[in-house]
Amino acid sequence: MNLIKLEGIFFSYPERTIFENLSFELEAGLRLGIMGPNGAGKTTLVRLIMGLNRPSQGRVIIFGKERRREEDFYEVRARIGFLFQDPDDQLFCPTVAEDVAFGPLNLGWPRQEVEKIVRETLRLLGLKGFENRLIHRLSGGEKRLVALATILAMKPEALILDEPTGDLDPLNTARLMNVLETFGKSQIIISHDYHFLARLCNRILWLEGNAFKEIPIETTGRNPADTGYQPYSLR
Ligand SMILES: Nc1ncnc2c1ncn2[C@@H]1O[C@H](COP(=O)(O)OP(=O)(O)OP(=O)(O)O)[C@@H](O)[C@H]1O
Repeated sequence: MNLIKLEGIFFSYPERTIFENLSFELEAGLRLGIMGPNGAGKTTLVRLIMGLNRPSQGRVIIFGKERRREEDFYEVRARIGFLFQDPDDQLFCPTVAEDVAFGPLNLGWPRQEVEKIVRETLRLLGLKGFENRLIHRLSGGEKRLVALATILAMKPEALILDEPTGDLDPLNTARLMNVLETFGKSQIIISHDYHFLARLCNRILWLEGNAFKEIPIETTGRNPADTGYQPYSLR
């Protein structure tokens, strides 16, 4: 079953056409990696899925229903956790605990239960004791982990992560890998880190020039993306 399906998408920013007749699918339960050169449209693609950009033509079908209007995306945003490329777009409360609790409280969950979820989610991400830390004083990597905590705390059915390893040190990258493996549900992960994706994903796609190509997943340590992407060479 397809959790997400984009059919014949056309999308342009005022200065630039990004997609012309692009199609994309995510099967339920799959961890899908997306790579590609800067500016290829990876973030634009996931913003189309979340209803943050709208195509000029084509169909966006999520959880089996076509989504067109703003209201159609409320359900999508409630069920799919979306990690923005820039954590500052995600965090808006003064403290870590307030930010992580915001989503669950907004869903109407009891305060006591939410406090427990906040504690557990922070612990899972190696942020034990961060509850009262001020967001604006956090390092880049800490902010990214807190942004991820705000999403996981809402127990989403699927995850879309836009460059989740940016700013993370090797220990936190490994911890993130563990968390995403344990999460076990459908995920789209945009990253420039081939090895991170190869260890985590069932499939990796390369987006370039308005088209997807499948990248082989190598566990030998070789990075097929090193063979150049002009266009990306496949065996
Ligand atoms: N709001 C916007 N208005 C105009 N142009 C935009 C806007 N957002 C993105 N773009 C342009 O659209 C193109 C695709 O951007 P996008 O962020 O989707 O690429 P990406 O593949 O995610 O890149 P990166 O790997 O650098 O994050 C880029 O050339 C970018 O400059």
